[in-house]
Amino acid sequence: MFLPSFQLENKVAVVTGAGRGIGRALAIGLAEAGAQVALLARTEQDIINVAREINSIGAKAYPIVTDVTNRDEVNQSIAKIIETTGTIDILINNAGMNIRSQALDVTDVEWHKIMDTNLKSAFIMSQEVGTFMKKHGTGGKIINISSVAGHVALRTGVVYAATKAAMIQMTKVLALEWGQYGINVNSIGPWYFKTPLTEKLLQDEKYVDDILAVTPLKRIGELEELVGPTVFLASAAGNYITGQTLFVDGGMTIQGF
Ligand SMILES: NC(=O)C1=CN([C@@H]2O[C@H](COP(=O)(O)OP(=O)(O)OC[C@H]3O[C@@H](n4cnc5c(N)ncnc54)[C@H](O)[C@@H]3O)[C@@H](O)[C@H]2O)C=CC1
Ligand SMILES: C[C@H](O)[C@@H]1OC(=O)[C@H](O)[C@@H]1O
Repeated sequence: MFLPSFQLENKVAVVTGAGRGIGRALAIGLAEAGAQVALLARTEQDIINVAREINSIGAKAYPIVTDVTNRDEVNQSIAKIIETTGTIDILINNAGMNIRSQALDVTDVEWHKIMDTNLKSAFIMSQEVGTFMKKHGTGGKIINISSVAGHVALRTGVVYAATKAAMIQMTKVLALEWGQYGINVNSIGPWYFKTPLTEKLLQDEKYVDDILAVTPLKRIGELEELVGPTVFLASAAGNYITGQTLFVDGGMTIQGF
């Protein structure tokens, strides 16, 4: 038999920024594939709502209010997950934000806010979960939600782009260091998807025309089109893939002229 399993039965996944947008879609998709899902975000009602959606399909969910830029809160939440479920098999570093401004206008406060939310959170979550996975000896899957902005130049902010490029490189180095522990570290690089982060931008017809002009598939992605690649990398089907970034972008990053 050659077809590996895409199922996540008996796996425990942790999703950061799981209260809305891509994180909510990934959390529900992982649950639909059989995983129990811990939902980390600062917005309590959002993650309670997502937990209810997951429970409604017969799966288990654990909403845990966490500021994932805060190491103490991360440690407390990870301890709670392990105490409740006994393990962590999958980590999705999804939490992120952007302040779209020209480079000359970026303030120190904005720099630290974007760097902490997008990059520091992924690193400290990976460190704490990676420590458990190494000690527990059962390996695991870490998936970083980067962006095409980390691979090609966009007009949506230099600091955001730097965090996403750093995530792509962090993915490679963690994969190199942790492969010996059976931990796969990969990244998903989305182009535009309709979420609260991009809602206003995607209401501007001219902006959407500009997006489609550089998108070979000539459409904005649907959230389920991110869930499939993520479940693939989180499942046994992705067992021999590590250090990679899978751009889910309608072909945008291959667009030349
Ligand atoms: N929507 C898009 O078109 C694209 C999004 N991405 C990336 O996908 C990820 C998710 O983006 P969206 O769902 O669009 O954003 P969103 O703004 O809809 O959701 C972001 C989530 O992260 C949470 N979050 C923010 N700071 C946090 C913190 N300190 N602690 C815990 N949770 C925190 C928010 O509460 C929210 O639940 C981000 O990393 C973003 O950079 C990448 C490419 C395209
Ligand atoms: C594709 C980018 O990641 C996208 O650009 C933005 O303006 C948003 O911040 C999204 O993340």
